[in-house]
Amino acid sequence: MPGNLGLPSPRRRRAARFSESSGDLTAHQRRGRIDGQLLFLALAGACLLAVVSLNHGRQAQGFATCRCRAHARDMLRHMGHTVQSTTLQHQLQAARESSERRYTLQQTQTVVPGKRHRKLEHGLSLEEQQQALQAEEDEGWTDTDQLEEEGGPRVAEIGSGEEEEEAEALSLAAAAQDDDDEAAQVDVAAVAAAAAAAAAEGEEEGDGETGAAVQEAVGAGYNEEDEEDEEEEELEEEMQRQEAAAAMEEERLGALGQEGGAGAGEARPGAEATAEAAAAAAEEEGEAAAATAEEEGEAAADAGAGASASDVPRVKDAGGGSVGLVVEPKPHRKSPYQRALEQCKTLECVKQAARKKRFRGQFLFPHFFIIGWQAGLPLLAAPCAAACTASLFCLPVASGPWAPWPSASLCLPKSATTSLFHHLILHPRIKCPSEKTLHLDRMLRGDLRSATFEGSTHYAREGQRLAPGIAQTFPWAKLIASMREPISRAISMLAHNLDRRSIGCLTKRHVFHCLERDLPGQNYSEPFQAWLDAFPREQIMLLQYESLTAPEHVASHLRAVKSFLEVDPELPANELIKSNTREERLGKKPEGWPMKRHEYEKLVAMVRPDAERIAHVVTSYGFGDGRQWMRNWERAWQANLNSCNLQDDCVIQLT
Ligand SMILES: Nc1ncnc2c1ncn2[C@@H]1O[C@H](COP(=O)(O)OS(=O)(=O)O)[C@@H](OP(=O)(O)O)[C@H]1O
Repeated sequence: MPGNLGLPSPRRRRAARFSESSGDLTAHQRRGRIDGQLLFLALAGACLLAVVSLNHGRQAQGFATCRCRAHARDMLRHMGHTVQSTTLQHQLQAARESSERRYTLQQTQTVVPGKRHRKLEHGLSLEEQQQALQAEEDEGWTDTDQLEEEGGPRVAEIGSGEEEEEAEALSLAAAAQDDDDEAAQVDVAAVAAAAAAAAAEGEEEGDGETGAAVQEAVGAGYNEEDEEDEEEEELEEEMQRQEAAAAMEEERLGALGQEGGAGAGEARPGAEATAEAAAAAAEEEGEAAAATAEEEGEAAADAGAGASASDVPRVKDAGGGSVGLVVEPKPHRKSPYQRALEQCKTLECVKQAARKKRFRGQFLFPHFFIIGWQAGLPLLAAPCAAACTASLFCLPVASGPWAPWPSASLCLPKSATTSLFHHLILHPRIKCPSEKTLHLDRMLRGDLRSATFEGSTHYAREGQRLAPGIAQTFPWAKLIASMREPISRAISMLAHNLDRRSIGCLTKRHVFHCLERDLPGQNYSEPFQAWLDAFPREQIMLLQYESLTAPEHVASHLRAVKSFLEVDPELPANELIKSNTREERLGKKPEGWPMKRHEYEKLVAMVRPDAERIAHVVTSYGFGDGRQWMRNWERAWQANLNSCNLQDDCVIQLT
């Protein structure tokens, strides 16, 4: 036999060895022991194989969560959470629970009905965010048509919820999806059967209509489309009721405010809340209850601010802060938006899906972008380039139609965006994109109640080319940009290439020459104007790095960012951990960069006009105080010039 050179097989050799060491056993016993050993070895091998293939499978499925996990672990350590649990999942959960507990404790119990437009404004007050938290457990619907009219999504979903990073569950990707669908159907069938039985027994658990409908469904067989239509209709009616209740309440409260003058104005939150309760009660308990609750509402208004939170029943805040009832959750139900999104294979489909109704608290996909200014690589040299569509975007390059999607580098620009990224991914309502990209399939396995985002090194500076297309494709998307004093940013980038990859201009030339070469091609104002032209102003947040990272401002900036993103502004914390720093890379505080005075002055002259333009944009578009913006950068330039000695040798420090 080929391969058998007359040598005993491994099995025989092992058997022979074994028989030598067990001379007094019978042949039968010996064979039994040998078989037992082999069985044990086979089992051990199988286990090993299973472990290896499981790991391999996870990697193959693109669960690039390691980076997120590592970030989260660092953050947790920094935040003082004990890293004891066996998996990061538990640690993350612990961190979230702990920060949510802290937040809940701080919560005032007052329910303040919001105005629809409030959610669109930047810098939502804590109270408004708390209101959204109050509504955390509620389920309801968001009218996306209305959203569009008002300029974009404004759904606030805050507070505790399911864990976002379901790494273990992710390994069951496709199966989970199928299970979901099956579960939904099984559930419907079970409910139908139970209701039919109840109806047959003449019980009055549900209303007659439901019972009849259910019986019909049972008789005719379950039809998912019918069910969806019914759901849509039900939803439509519910939303109309909510709108009507909201309008009535606004009217009534307006009248109360007029009657009560300034005093009643102050009492408005309590009165409104109670009046909301009245609306809810009216729906739930009939007109008699409504009358009572209305009286209570008026009494609260009369009593001024005296109406305490405990007096006020919890009121459900329908999407965008409108007043009224919400549709109660139905287990295993997916919103029309979610169902539509699940069918998507194209960007156009994602856009169309966004027109569908969604549960309150569900975010559109994707919710926001961190757009970067990193210089050095033209866009088409970015990792996603190979798969970029002609018009705009980087479509899937890895496994499956949506993974990764949209694809782009997450090396964010030299303006603390990595730190911001680390901060945001710990938020319970923000979904960590996998290593560099956003996965629609991953989002769909959740319930879309996490804000999804993507960061790119290059988008911002490619504004003229990218902004119109991205706005057309994701008109709802929010954008966050951060700008650092331009000379510092440029040096930071050059140093990154030098330290990390030993490439780039600094490997060959003096820093001044590199900057003299690079800076003219890098400006903030022109590309940023393109983003401003393409997106509604209220969907853009512009930060100044120097202000964002200043210890005295960091907390307020972080809160503003999260308010802008419509998530709880207090979570996960109010500190911005430093990430991706040169100091970390070098293991010591970096020295300054030597430069002649006239060289530095030349660079400042180069960047000043663009800095002034952007400062003007900051003021005129209401991003902040442009003069202060300019002062921050002027101060940095002056400090560097002050470092020059009599020989005009200066040491340039980065902001
Ligand atoms: N909290 C805080 N305070 C002060 N400075 C901070 C902070 N977080 C990040 N940084 C600095 O931001 C630089 C890195 O920016 P990015 O993460 O955007 O860079 S990258 O484009 O993604 O590579 C990098 O700058 P350099 O160290 O000068 O290179 C970081 O030190």
